[in-house]
Parts: sequence; structure tokens; C-alpha cells
Amino acid sequence: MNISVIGLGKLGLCTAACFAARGHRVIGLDKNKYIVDKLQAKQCPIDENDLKQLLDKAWQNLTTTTDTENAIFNSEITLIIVPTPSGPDGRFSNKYIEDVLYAIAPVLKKKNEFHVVDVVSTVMPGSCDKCFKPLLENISGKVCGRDFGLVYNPEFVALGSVIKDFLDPDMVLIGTSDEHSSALVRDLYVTTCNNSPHIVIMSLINAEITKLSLNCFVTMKISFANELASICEKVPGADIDVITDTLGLDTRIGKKYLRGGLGFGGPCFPRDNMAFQAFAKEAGSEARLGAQVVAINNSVVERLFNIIVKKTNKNQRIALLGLSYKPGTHIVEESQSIRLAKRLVNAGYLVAVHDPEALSNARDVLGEVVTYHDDPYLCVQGAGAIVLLTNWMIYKHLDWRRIGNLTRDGALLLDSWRVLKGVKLGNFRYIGLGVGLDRITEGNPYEQ
Ligand SMILES: NC(=O)C1=CN([C@@H]2O[C@H](COP(=O)(O)OP(=O)(O)OC[C@H]3O[C@@H](n4cnc5c(N)ncnc54)[C@H](O)[C@@H]3O)[C@@H](O)[C@H]2O)C=CC1
Ligand SMILES: O=C(O)[C@H]1O[C@H](OP(=O)(O)OP(=O)(O)OC[C@H]2O[C@@H](n3ccc(=O)[nH]c3=O)[C@H](O)[C@@H]2O)[C@H](O)[C@@H](O)[C@@H]1O
Repeated sequence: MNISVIGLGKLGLCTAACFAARGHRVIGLDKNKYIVDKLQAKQCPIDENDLKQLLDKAWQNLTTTTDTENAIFNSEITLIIVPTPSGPDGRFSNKYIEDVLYAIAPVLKKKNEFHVVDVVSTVMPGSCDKCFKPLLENISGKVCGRDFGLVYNPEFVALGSVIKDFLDPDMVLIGTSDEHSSALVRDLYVTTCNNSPHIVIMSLINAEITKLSLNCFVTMKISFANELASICEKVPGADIDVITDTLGLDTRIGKKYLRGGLGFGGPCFPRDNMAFQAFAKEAGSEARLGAQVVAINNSVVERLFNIIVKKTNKNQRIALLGLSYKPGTHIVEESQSIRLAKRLVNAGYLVAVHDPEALSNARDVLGEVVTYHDDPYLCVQGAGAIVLLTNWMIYKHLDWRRIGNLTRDGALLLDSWRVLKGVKLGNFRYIGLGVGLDRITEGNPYEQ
């Protein structure tokens, strides 16, 4: 098929590369000159697992242009994958999508063949029917569903595994204005995915609500696990992992995204929850669970902070290991670790931080109020407490006996994801978040 993709960022370029590597002819368009120049030089401008190798298979079918008319005339479907930033009220802005639609609509007016406009960006429910469709119809003078098609086709991919998730999805969601458009988009995915996903076709509004509610449901699972973890902490002998691992065996629940720990962060989950609440309010209803999911997530940082306050002296250095919102990325947007760092600094603690990839991004957000370390052993030197935050694999494999000698005697070791369970440790007071203490000994109550 002939596809155009407008917006070649973290999701758009991976999408374009997947289609092109599977033999579809793809025209990519981005307003960022750096991205276009790099692609024209056959270089990969985005840091995402497997993208470089996929592009090697895609180059022969992937061209770039800065001309919208060229992109529309030479394709049957246009995917729009531009940002939809959140406003202060939690709603996503359609500004960038509208910019693209204003450029596409006059071309639709001129084009005689049927063309499908496929919005992939995450949008507020109601955007397609109330905003995109009237905009395109008014400017093109054509009728949506008859002369051109409008599709809402969000992706369920996580950063770091965008390509794997894209090629092996559980489902493909297609909201559509008409059957012809959904059939075209379905064929595009059938000929691209490695597996045979469920392909679900529905109205535009239902697809918009489905995308947002899926992310909110997943975060509800995470917050459930974190609430359970906070209860387990108070119960001698209780262990969050033993319980959630077993809960996950029930197919009504499932194991994925049920890990108690630091809570969720990043550029997607937190803002999707806020948008869902704004959407419910706008619809004259209320997302009561959603508000609790966010409150429980915020309280994880408070739990960590309170343990640190209780178990250390203010003049002791606190070493935070892991700053990105999850391992495998340098992104610190809405990172729980960054929140904890700010909370500690504001309370007067001396904070030292380490991360294998996110130090530079963290410095942009935190400034010089903490000390930054490339070497974890230097970060923990003389610390009264070490807090294991983002669960990078390297932390499990550090020489913990050596670290025991570098830190203060009996330093607190607070392990958000319990990665050190079973690891031989030095002289620490070890606390796994979500683990109740079954041995209370005077003077060193948290030793396990
Ligand atoms: N990154 C991800 O894994 C996921 C992203 N999404 C959604 O996809 C959308 C895009 O996200 P990302 O790819 O992460 O954003 P991004 O910021 O990495 O990329 C967006 C790209 O669009 C380009 N752009 C903006 N306005 C344009 C215009 N008028 N014409 C041409 N290009 C334009 C920008 O230059 C940029 O390269 C957002 O709505 C996001 O919520 C949804 C699921 C996963
Ligand atoms: O809509 C989006 O844009 C995307 O948002 C998330 O993707 P992403 O934010 O990249 O990352 P995830 O790997 O899902 O992790 C999100 C957060 O949840 C946390 N998490 C994950 C799993 C878990 O059991 N517990 C938990 O706290 C992680 O630590 C991380 O902070 C979704 O997983 C994607 O399906 C979706 O397409």
C-alpha cells in the first residue's frame, strides 16, 4: 500500500519503519529539519530499540518530503502522529493535529480519489467528531465517510519496546467514519503485524474512549499493587511479591503491570489519567477511581520519604540510584525518583544521585541542588541511606559487600522493587518496600 506518515518522532518513525520494512511504500513528513535531514542521509534520528536495524530493511521503501500535497497525492492513507501536549486542566491539546489537518484539507479538496486520514496521536474523546471531521469537511467541501475517510487508530506500545509491541500487538483498534476506511487500515495491519491480533472496528468516539480507559485500567492495577504493598509493610511476615505473583495466576487478573514498587511515571500514564478525569468531568460525570489511582501513586514517594525521615539523621547523605521513569530510557518526565529527590532536598537532606542514562536529563530538571555521579560507588560513598529507585539491572549486580564498606555503618538500604532480595549484603539495615518485618530487634528493628 502507499502510506504517508506525518510526524516522525518516537512513535511516528517506528510506525513508518515497520510499514516500510514490510514492503509498503511510505512517505514520511516532519516539520523538524534535523529529523528529515538525518533520514535523507539514511541515518536514524531517534533512540529506540531495534529501530536502526529495522530502518536498514526499510530505506528502499521510505522517502521523506516537506510537501503535504506530495504526501497526500501519492498515498491512500495518511497517519498523523504528532504531539498532543497536556494543558493545565489535564486535557490534551489538538493544536498540532489541527495544524496538520489545515494543511491536508485543501489537498483533499483537489484530490479526486478517496483518501483516509488516520489519527494515531492520543486525543481527548470527542475530538474526531467534534473537531477533526468538521474542520476537514468545511475546508475540503467534501463529505466525511463518502468522499474521504476519518479513522482513529491509537497504538498500545511502550517506549523501549515500541517496535516489538507494534509488530506483535494484542489488538489493533480502529475507530472509523465508514467501512471502506476501516477495511483499508485493517489490511495495512494484517500485512504488517507478525502475529494475528484481534482487530476491533468501532465508532470514532468508542475508539477514543477505549484508548484512554485502557491506560487508566492498567494504572489502576499498578496502584492496587502499591496500595497492597503499603498494607503489607505494616504486617509482619507479609510480602507483596508473593501475593501479587499469585493474584496474577488468575486469568481474570493477569500478571502484567501488577508489580508493587515505585509507582508509574513517564510521558503517558500520568497524563492519560489526568485527561480521563477531565473527560469524565466534561461529560458531566466523575472518574472516582482515577482520582484514587493518582493519589495512591503520589503516596508511594511519601512512603519512601517517611521511611527515610524515620530511619536517618538529617545530616546524613542520601544516595538515590535510578532517576529515569523506568529502566532502558533516559526520560525523566513524571519520574517518581525525581519527585523523591525534590522532596528530600526541600526537607534539607544532602542528596547524591546516579543513573546509567538519565543524569543529563535529571540535571535539566533538578539543577545543582543534588550531586551527580557517573559511578554508583562514588554516589554511595559515606551515605547514611541508599534508595534503589529505577530498577536498572546493573544495581542488582553491584558489589554490595564493597558498598557496605563505603557507606556509614548500618546504613539504610531501601529497595523499591526488592531487586536485592536474596543477594548477600554488607552491614545494612535493609527494607524492601511492601515487605512486612517479621523480626523486630531492639536498636536495629529493620534488619532482616
Ligand atoms: N511515544 C510513544 O511510545 C507513544 C506515543 N503516543 C502518542 O503519539 C503522539 C506522538 O508521540 P511521540 O511520537 O512520542 O511524540 P514526538 O514528540 O516524539 O514526535 C512528534 C513529531 O511530530 C512532529 N510534528 C509536530 N507538528 C508537526 C507538523 N505540523 N507537521 C509535521 N510534523 C510535525 C515533531 O517534529 C515530532 O518529530 C502523542 O499523542 C502521544 O501521546 C501514543 C502511544 C505511545
Ligand atoms: O499510551 C502510551 O503512550 C503508552 O503508555 C505506556 O507506555 P510507557 O509509558 O512507555 O511505559 P511502560 O513500560 O508501560 O511503563 C509505565 C510506568 O509504569 C510503571 N510500572 C509498570 C509495571 C508495573 O507492574 N508497575 C509499574 O509501576 C513503570 O515503572 C513505568 O514508570 C503503555 O504501556 C503503552 O501501552 C501505551 O501505548
